[in-house]
Amino acid sequence: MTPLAYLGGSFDPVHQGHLHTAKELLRRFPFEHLTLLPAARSPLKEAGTPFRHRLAMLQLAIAGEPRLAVDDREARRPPPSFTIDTLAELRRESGPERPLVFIMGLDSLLAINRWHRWRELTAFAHLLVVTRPGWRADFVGEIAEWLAAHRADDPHMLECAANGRILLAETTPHAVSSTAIRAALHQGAAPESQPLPAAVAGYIRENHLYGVSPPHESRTDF
Ligand SMILES: Nc1ncnc2c1ncn2[C@@H]1O[C@H](COP(=O)(O)OP(=O)(O)OP(=O)(O)O)[C@@H](O)[C@H]1O
Ligand SMILES: O=C(O)c1ccc[n+]([C@@H]2O[C@H](COP(=O)([O-])O)[C@@H](O)[C@H]2O)c1
Repeated sequence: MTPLAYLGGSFDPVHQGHLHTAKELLRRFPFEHLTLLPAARSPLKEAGTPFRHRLAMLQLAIAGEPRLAVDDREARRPPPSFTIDTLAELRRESGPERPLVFIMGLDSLLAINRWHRWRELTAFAHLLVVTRPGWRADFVGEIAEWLAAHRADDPHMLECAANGRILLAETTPHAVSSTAIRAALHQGAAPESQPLPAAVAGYIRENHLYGVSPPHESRTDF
């Protein structure tokens, strides 16, 4: 059965690292679609930007990408957005047999033992972990043990069962982060100079997000 694939994140803002990685996974894995799942409030990170703006940027980012989708379900539950609750909900909706795949960067896996009910995540979905420049796959302690019990190397394992496997994929590295983009914008960089889809850069400019000031009015009175 074709797996349903989800990439969760704060997306504050969505950037080319997310999008290039998502498209690469669509080429390499047996997914028909890949759904971006914005957190209303990630349990370990305070997104400074209201959900409606982060969602609007995601919708602009996937326009014209028929295999990418956005699911705003986490805004319909009280925060924080625990992934285990989302996966339990998706499992209820998709039935016991459909493979579910939750995608995350290596930085997320290295801190997974801080997540709510983290050991139970594999009871609802597979985890697919992608390369993140600056992070090495050095696991220790309880994460190493948990990974050893669930690790799969063959991508077809994601289709053979509904959940339970953790796959580390060597994906093309993209040294891009929302933090770096926000910092550059606050320091006066143009949104168009950042690794963002053009429509997202335009949205940031129009809505003066991340300290981006409105375009100068053209003066005709002098
Ligand atoms: N450049 C990237 N390459 C691979 N994975 C990424 C990249 N950027 C983000 N991710 C992964 O996508 C998921 C959502 O990321 P998120 O929306 O928090 O973006 P971020 O760039 O990590 O944000 P921030 O810099 O604010 O922490 C996380 O699992 C993260 O590891
Ligand atoms: O469930 C948790 O406890 C949990 C803790 C940290 C992060 N997450 C999820 O991981 C995804 C990436 O989060 P973040 O903070 O890196 O943007 C996003 O979907 C979060 O809801 C989930």
